[in-house]
Amino acid sequence: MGTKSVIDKTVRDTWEIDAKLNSVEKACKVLGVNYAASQPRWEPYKLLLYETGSHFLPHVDTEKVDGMFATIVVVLPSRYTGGEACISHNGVDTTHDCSQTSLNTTTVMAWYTDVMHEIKPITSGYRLAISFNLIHTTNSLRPALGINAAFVRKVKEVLLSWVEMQEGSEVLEKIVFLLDHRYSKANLRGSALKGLDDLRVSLVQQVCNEVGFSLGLATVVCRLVGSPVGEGVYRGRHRREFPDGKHDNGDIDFDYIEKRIIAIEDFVDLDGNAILDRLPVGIKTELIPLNPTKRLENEDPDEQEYQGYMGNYPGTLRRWYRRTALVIWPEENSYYFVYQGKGLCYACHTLDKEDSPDAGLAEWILSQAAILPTSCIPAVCRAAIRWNDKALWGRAVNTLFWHKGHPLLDNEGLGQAFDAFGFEGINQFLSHVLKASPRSEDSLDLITGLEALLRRYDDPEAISSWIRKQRDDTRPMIVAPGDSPNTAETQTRPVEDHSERKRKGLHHDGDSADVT
Ligand SMILES: O=C(O)CCC(=O)C(=O)O
Ligand SMILES: [Fe+2]
Repeated sequence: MGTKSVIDKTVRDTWEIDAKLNSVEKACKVLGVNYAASQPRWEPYKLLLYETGSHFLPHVDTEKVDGMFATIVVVLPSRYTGGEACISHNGVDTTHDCSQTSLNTTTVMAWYTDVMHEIKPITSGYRLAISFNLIHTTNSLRPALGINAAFVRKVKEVLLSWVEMQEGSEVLEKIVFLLDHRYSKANLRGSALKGLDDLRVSLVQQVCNEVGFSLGLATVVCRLVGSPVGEGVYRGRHRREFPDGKHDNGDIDFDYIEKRIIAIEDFVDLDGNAILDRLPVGIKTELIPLNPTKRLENEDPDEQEYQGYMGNYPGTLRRWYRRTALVIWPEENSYYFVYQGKGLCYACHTLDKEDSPDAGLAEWILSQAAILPTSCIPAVCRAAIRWNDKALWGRAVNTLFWHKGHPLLDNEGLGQAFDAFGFEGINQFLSHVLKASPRSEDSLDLITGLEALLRRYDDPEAISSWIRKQRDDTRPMIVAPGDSPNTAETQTRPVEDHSERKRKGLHHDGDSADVT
């Protein structure tokens, strides 16, 4: 019989922390300390009680004892707001805010002594924390941040040689690196990563930002299909299914595995924004480890399905293993596999976040605009305004301004362009767009809208004469002089113009070339 503690809350009803402080081992892992080599000892240093308004200004921790290399802070369950821990080193800043769950969770943080850290003011309640010194006790090399720096240097070397290889022919599009933990779809984002995964990804991210690589997360799904052996085979004469995690592995196993199928799903960026539902992957080249099923086969599957005995043969056993992976790729490869197809929405989303010009991305979106004009054209126009690039705005509107007879920019979008570039800056593009309209009644609607928008500008004469000219140019040839332009009806275009437009469909790329 084992021992079991019985908790009688009438006798003792308290929070408690085990004096063994298991978190030390975990903290060492996160810090990248070789626990066996360093055999670190910990000693309590201070109990800190912060009340509303309390804070701790940025500082590094002094080495209070010989061999001390890090601090561990245990934030005890206590209700407070504010009190974020801001940690910075080598130009990398991170903030940990544990206030939301502070009442009933214990948070453990650790940093090397030479890392700058700060506790922001508590805005309400109390924050109770104990700090510990972490001390190296053996003759092996003392743990230091330099070890992470060596990792960062190595990663940088690898990525830079990948860039060099890009110039060759057969190069990898991306690398898919299996992480230690499995994260649910809802937790597929950088901020949800734990332990070593978190450390590795944040170190790799530093290098990626520096050398122009992007990072994402995805779920690697390994499916094994084969014949079973085991007691369950003979007992299960009917189909049996084992929902997620609830199977009995001792009961049944593979006699032989016929197929190992790997798919990559739920590809997201580090903020958790969906990129693609399914990511094609070169199984033989892009995965690390190269053969993940070998590693997973000995572990418990996430799902298992067994058909049961089928007549004379034992039926098919299927197992699924799902693991989270870090996806790394050179930014310029984004066009080929991140943004393609359904990823075009994601490309527009990425463009919306670009404050500094990314001409390559804008050009690529324009080149694909016919696939998704309603997202692409407004996104490029918004970027052009942010980047103060009038020519890009002009090219975007002239690429594909009309979609199913509707202009792709609404009054708000047009108003923003007038504000950014002025009437004189963009009227030439709009004249061209109006000429390219598939139907003159749509042009007339747009002119009426523009007239209202332009009322706020200073040069009413120049504007009204431009408006007049646009109306005249749009006026149907057969309408008698003096007729109100707004009553102009469908018979609006010279016949040859219609046929020309039909041939070109809605693409006006050809037209746009001469307007710059
Ligand atoms: O309260 C904290 O989380 C940090 C305490 C600290 O930085 C220190 O004791 O040196
Ligand atoms: Fe400190």
